[in-house]
Amino acid sequence: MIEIDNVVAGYSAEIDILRGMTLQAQRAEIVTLLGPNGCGKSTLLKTIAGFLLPRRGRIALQGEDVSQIPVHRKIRHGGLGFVPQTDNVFSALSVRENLLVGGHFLTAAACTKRIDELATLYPVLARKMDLRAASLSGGERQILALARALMPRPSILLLDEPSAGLSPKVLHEVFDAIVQVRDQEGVTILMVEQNAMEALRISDRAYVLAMGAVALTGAAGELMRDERVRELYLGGRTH
Ligand SMILES: Nc1ncnc2c1ncn2[C@@H]1O[C@H](COP(=O)(O)OP(=O)(O)OP(=O)(O)O)[C@@H](O)[C@H]1O
Repeated sequence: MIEIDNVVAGYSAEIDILRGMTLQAQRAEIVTLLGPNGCGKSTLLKTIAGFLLPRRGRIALQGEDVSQIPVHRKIRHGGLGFVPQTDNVFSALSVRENLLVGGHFLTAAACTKRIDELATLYPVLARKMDLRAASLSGGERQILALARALMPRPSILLLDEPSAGLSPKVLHEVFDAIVQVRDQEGVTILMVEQNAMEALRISDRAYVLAMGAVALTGAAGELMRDERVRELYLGGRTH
């Protein structure tokens, strides 16, 4: 569970990028963040992860206030997984080695067991376990990045544009993999997406951000039908 309450954050002392952000995501829920370029979606993920610490407000994960806890401690002890938009796998390492990096603070036996579980969840990785990540397709790399973040069994996963650069067919494979994480592992997923309509199809709820705060929120199905959302963020009245 993620609770963000009135968070203010920015990269320099003079400028606030997040200007009083309030939102929640429950267990086993996919929540998507939409909004125009520069409205603060990635900054919010970086602030929740702890790359950036909030100036004001509260961030709680699983009911615990972690507002001032930096990223490495949240990943190691706080049940947090984060998949950045770019550079999210090590190309020179094999699929298995990438997964081992994700589980570097687990015991060797726990790593082996978890790799077996993830190979069952994502057969595409099982088939390529000993190939270098450089040889994977864009979608396979995204699924590897997801699996690597899942190695320590996080209860919360932050995904920054998981469909970036993918064709529509591959996008569906990656989104199916995200739905599996929610349904089979009960993970709370907060994701930023440009592919608004496709993201809403797999989401439970969404927030539309504008200028560092929430402009609109609702169930994903409701937002897909909302004329204001369709015209502003979903490319008009298309379906
Ligand atoms: N490392 C940084 N240092 C300074 N300013 C930054 C940094 N990263 C982002 N910003 C600024 O913060 C604002 C919000 O950027 P952010 O990346 O959070 O937006 P976004 O909603 O994710 O946009 P997009 O959809 O284009 O990825 C922008 O004005 C951006 O220029």
